[in-house]
Amino acid sequence: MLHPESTEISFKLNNGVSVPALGLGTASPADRFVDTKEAVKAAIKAGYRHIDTAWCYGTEPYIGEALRELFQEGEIKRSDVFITTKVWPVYWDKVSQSLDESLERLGIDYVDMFLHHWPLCYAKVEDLVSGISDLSRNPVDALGKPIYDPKGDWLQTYKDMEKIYLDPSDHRVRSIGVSNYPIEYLQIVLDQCTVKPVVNQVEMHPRLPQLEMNKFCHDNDILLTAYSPLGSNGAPNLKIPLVQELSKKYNVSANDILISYHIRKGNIVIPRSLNPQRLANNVGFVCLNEGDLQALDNVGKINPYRYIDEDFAAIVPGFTGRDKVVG
Ligand SMILES: NC(=O)C1=CN([C@@H]2O[C@H](COP(=O)(O)OP(=O)(O)OC[C@H]3O[C@@H](n4cnc5c(N)ncnc54)[C@H](OP(=O)(O)O)[C@@H]3O)[C@@H](O)[C@H]2O)C=CC1
Ligand SMILES: O=C1O[C@H](CO)[C@@H](O)[C@@H]1O
Repeated sequence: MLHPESTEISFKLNNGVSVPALGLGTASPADRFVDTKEAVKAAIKAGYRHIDTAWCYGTEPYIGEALRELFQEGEIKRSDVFITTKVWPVYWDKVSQSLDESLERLGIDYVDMFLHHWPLCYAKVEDLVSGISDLSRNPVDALGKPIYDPKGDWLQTYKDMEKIYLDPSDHRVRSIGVSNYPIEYLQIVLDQCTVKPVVNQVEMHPRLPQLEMNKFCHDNDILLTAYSPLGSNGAPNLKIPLVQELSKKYNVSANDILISYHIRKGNIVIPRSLNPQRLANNVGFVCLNEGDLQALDNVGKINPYRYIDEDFAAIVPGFTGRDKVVG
């Protein structure tokens, strides 16, 4: 049976906006920022129509350059591409400024999706050398412990995003959502806010299948976006024995299995690659059967592993600190 490519599949967000199921991740290593521009151009030429970025990645200016050239070349127009950016916890009380800075760097006047990156509040600590907007991205004290803002209120950030979204004279965002929110925080948002997040962007892959989160979100008409689907740097999930086995069974690449796993469940997925050849080949969709989806879930049901578990995140329920295995 013929199937569409992953780039041809899209979902509807709970506010009616359409989102391409496959997006390009752009949390590039600092020494490869420049390559992000060419990766975005290659991805668009390979059919991607969704780019995921963030204020904190440092890649927005390079994505902006790529978009400008793509628009000038007539390859795409602004409305052809779905762009997500995020507000980082350093800017927990400066949401509008963060959005303006992102738009300026991206060279566009609206984003399709604006996410609250983490439900926590960092202090603002000057860093003129490697900071973003002269602020330390991950402020730490002399002992290396994260410095949170004692006045911080993570829910306020979401409420400020809501204000922007709900203001009829403000056209800077087409939808708002969250990232790294545990179920109990999503419930707080549902109970105390007006606008339901369109997505929760979380780490998700066979080693961290997020089954409870998946059910909660789908029951509440919130889509999940799977980040680090390949296991982040070096793509370790490609080596999972079951993924290898299924790639032989379906005669597709291991990458196609890991990406289709999410799309097949109705979730968005945002793998990163700076390699133009891989970008062009990373778009095969395979309609995994129910038994194989469950077998993939079982990999992490028994022994889950979280790759992105940085020290600062330990304050959020469900996270434990860098490189720890979750129970
Ligand atoms: N909301 C949040 O808190 C977070 C969001 N994210 C988002 O999710 C995106 C994806 O997650 P990320 O952690 O970057 O990692 P991924 O799981 O997407 O893995 C990226 C790695 O896989 C490699 N790779 C890609 N395709 C292949 C392939 N076909 N064969 C072999 N290796 C491959 C890449 O190398 P190469 O470039 O050489 O191809 C890179 O080393 C991020 O870029 C970011 O946009 C990520 C983390 C947290
Ligand atoms: O989006 C993100 O990317 C980094 C890790 O790549 C992480 O700190 C943040 O959530």
